[in-house]
Amino acid sequence: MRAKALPMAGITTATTTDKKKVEVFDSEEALAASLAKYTADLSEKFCQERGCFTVVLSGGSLIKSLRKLLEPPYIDSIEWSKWHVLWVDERVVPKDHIDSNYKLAYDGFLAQLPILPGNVYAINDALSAEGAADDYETCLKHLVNIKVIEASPLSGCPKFDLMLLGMGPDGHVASLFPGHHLCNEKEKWVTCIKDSPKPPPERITFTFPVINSSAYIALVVCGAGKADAVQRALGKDQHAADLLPVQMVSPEGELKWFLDKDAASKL
Ligand SMILES: O=C(O)[C@H](O)[C@@H](O)[C@H](O)[C@H](O)COP(=O)(O)O
Repeated sequence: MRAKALPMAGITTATTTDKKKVEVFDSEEALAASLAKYTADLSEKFCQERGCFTVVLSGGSLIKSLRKLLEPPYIDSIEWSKWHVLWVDERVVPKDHIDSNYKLAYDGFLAQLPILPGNVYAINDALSAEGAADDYETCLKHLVNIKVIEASPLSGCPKFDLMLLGMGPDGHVASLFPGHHLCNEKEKWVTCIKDSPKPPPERITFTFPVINSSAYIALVVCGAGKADAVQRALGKDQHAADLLPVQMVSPEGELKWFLDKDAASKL
């Protein structure tokens, strides 16, 4: 698998292998435009192939980077009624709390789209962290049983069509933080953390077996504050020891990095 450089409009650099692609954009604006096209193309592919499209959201700046989907041509062309929306992680707070990833996505994205309310799967905010994680795992099992979510023939885990991940400056993804034992969880699909270094401390999160069963993962990373972690993950000096969580992202399908030039400045 040799990496090759691809010249593309509005993109400073693009490298690709069979399963891993990296694109660096001159601006977050150009990144958002490309992310919208990527998502829309996958939506069309999966709606045609499976009759539905399962999309997993993160919290953080990702939601703003999805804004171009709210504009023509995508707002009118995407088959929104076939979308099923879930969260890779959620903070254990009420759904109308300022820290809620559901609220962030609803206010900034979902409220403006004709996605069926029954196809939006928020965590149960009436439960404890453990209860909410178990309840969300039960929800995933149900969606796999009724074939809304595919099952991975390799891992037996849910195989989401598209997972949209952000990354923290420390290299965390979802609520899986560097050095935390939850990064090595192999049995559970969904688990909880009560000592998250990024506030708020209580969260639920998908585990790596589920994340890495995905058909497509987009890793969306902007800003100079992320440059060190990006360098560790994609730079020349790779060490197998002490992997950052972002380095443990390795889906069955395709992984595509969307970087702005500040995030890529140390590559
Ligand atoms: O709930 C969360 O905190 C997230 O899901 C988290 O994993 C986020 O995606 C990263 O921290 C990046 O966030 P930013 O893009 O805002 O830096």
